[in-house]
Amino acid sequence: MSDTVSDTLTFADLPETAIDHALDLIDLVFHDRPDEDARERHRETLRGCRRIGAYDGTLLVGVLAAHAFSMAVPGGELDCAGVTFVCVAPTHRRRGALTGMIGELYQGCLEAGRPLAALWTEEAAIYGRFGFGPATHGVNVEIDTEHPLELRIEPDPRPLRLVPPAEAPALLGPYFERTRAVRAGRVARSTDRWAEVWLADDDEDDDELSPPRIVALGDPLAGYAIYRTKSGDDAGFARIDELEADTPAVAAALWRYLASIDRVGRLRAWGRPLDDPILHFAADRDHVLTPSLFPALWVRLADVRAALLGRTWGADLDLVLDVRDPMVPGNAGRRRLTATGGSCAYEPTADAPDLTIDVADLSACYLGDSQVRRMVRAGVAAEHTPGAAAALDAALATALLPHTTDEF
Ligand SMILES: CC(=O)SCCNC(=O)CCNC(=O)[C@H](O)C(C)(C)COP(=O)(O)OP(=O)(O)OC[C@H]1O[C@@H](n2cnc3c(N)ncnc32)[C@H](O)[C@@H]1OP(=O)(O)O
Repeated sequence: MSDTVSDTLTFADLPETAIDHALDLIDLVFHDRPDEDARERHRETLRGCRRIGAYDGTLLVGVLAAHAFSMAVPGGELDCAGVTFVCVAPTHRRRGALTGMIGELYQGCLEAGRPLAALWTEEAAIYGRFGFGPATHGVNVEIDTEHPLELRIEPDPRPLRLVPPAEAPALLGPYFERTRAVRAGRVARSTDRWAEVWLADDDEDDDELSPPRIVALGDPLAGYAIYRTKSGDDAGFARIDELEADTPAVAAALWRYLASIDRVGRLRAWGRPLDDPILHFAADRDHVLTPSLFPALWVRLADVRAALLGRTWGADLDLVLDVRDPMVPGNAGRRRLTATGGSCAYEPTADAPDLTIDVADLSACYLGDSQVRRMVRAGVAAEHTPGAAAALDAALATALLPHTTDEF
């Protein structure tokens, strides 16, 4: 078994023959009773993942799986471990099973040259200690569509058309792929992912929702929305799963269409980017409610140097960073970060640091979402040279905020 030992627990790659065993543990921990179709989907997902098991003797007591994703970072793409299906048997909590599995994961990331790890979690308390920081945010948007949606700009007048889901991956796939160049944090979608996650006939969370509807504008495609509808006793609602547009006018045409669907009284969009133009071009901002804002994708720079070298930089920079990273010692310590002409160097130095920052906070800022200055103002990062945090923020900033709704 493994080299890593915690108390009486050991950690090792989980073989394909143990996937059903892992699924039993996952169902137990998540209080789930999946039907055979769902179980087969989970089996298939786990087959494609790196799988780590925590063992008490020969007993499997913990599972952590990781997709091998390609993630958009500013100006580039990096390999990323998409962490999922994390669970520990109720009999073995708080004995370091998760800590040990994450340690194995990071070791594997370093060995495989995979600079990033990422995950979605509903429990923010869990992952900060492992160096993850919230690197994108989402805002929920709700519009009462009993009243017409007034806009401050003219919607694109070109006709809208409905696209059959079967044709959607070929049409939307290349378009979505292009959005990844300006929206860091998005993972590349395979045809299977389109089919199983975005265009599945049944919605995973709500079986009363309609199949996905796709509305598109422009030829070549200039924007689209994927949505589902549900009728109710009063008014039904439409849920926007994705809306992408080349221009504000195209976005306005799509929002206007969605807000005028008959027999729908409410429009709900989950996890929109904080710089969504609807928040500015709606004539009555009170009509466009934003009931909640939440951390979406959590990112961890598993290899800080490779991650910094793998993105482009918005401004020139020369400062000494002192990174705190108790879990991955190779990331910790002082390096001079020099950015020129969009690329950077990151080399060890004995010079005094300009900034001291935890790897979790650096990870939160890495895609251009959070700001180092805010970390300094919150007292969780230390600025030793005035202006260092602002300089790093300027170099990390991107034209559009990072954004993703690809949960995994
Ligand atoms: C990406 C995803 O899949 S998100 C879904 C995560 N999975 C779940 O929520 C399933 C239910 N929960 C579990 O299976 C387990 O409780 C886990 C996986 C969350 C934690 O596993 P454990 O093996 O107990 O964690 P471990 O012993 O390594 O704890 C590490 C530290 O995290 C802390 N921690 C663990 N779980 C939590 C929690 N839910 N909230 C706050 N802190 C936590 C522990 O207190 C510990 O810190 P300490 O050593 O300072 O006390």
